[in-house]
Amino acid sequence: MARYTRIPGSIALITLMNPPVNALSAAVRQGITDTVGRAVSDPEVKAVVLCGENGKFCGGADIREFAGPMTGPPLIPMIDAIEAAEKPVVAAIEGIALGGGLELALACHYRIAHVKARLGLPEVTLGLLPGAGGTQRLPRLIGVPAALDLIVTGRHVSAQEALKLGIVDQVTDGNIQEVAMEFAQSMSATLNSRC
Ligand SMILES: CCC/C=C/C(=O)SCCNC(=O)CCNC(=O)[C@H](O)C(C)(C)COP(=O)([O-])OP(=O)([O-])OC[C@H]1O[C@@H](n2cnc3c(N)ncnc32)[C@H](O)[C@@H]1OP(=O)([O-])[O-]
Repeated sequence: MARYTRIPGSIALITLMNPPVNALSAAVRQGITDTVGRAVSDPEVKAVVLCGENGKFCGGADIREFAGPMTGPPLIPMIDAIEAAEKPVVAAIEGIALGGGLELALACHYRIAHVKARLGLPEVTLGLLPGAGGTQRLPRLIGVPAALDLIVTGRHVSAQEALKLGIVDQVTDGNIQEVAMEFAQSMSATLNSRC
């Protein structure tokens, strides 16, 4: 599932909750769909921060659900709805953003990573390709050669390498949620002053 918190001011904080790695189970996909919809339709909310509980952004698809039939909202429309949101969505990446978790972050409009975070598209190690926009969004962001390297090797990169490659916009050693909310607040103030 996903928790929705209205932060005083104009920010909605959406927290993925699915221990141990906040994988994108049916309940989490439903939670993200519902909370993003709620944030977008609330006129008081000007920007959204997406994070994961317990120091982990998201470990990707929930491998515990691979054996059963697909239930819950599909991943791709859920991720596309974030990209299409008319309010800025900031990914606060702590711990890991892997597979569908990185694809989720790639659909956000700004990515801040904690200095100890690791990011990657390990689908190839499971015999899969990134199927939720990673093969489009990553090359657009960092170029085809660098994206292909990550997609065909499945290797994880550090936050610093992700910053150098252009996968994330900012790296912090501070409290990731506070840094992301502060950034979202300033982004919404700038946007408001121009509208
Ligand atoms: C259409 C597109 C579809 C998308 C596809 C994808 O996203 S494919 C990409 C899918 N993602 C991946 O391929 C990521 C695969 N995972 C990893 O690379 C590593 O587990 C880690 C780096 C996340 C953590 O390393 P670490 O050495 O710190 O810890 P650890 O390894 O000991 O694991 C701790 C616990 O977490 C559990 N668990 C882990 N991942 C998942 C998951 N996705 N789900 C559920 N559970 C997961 C693991 O079973 C274990 O549980 P236990 O036994 O304690 O009950």
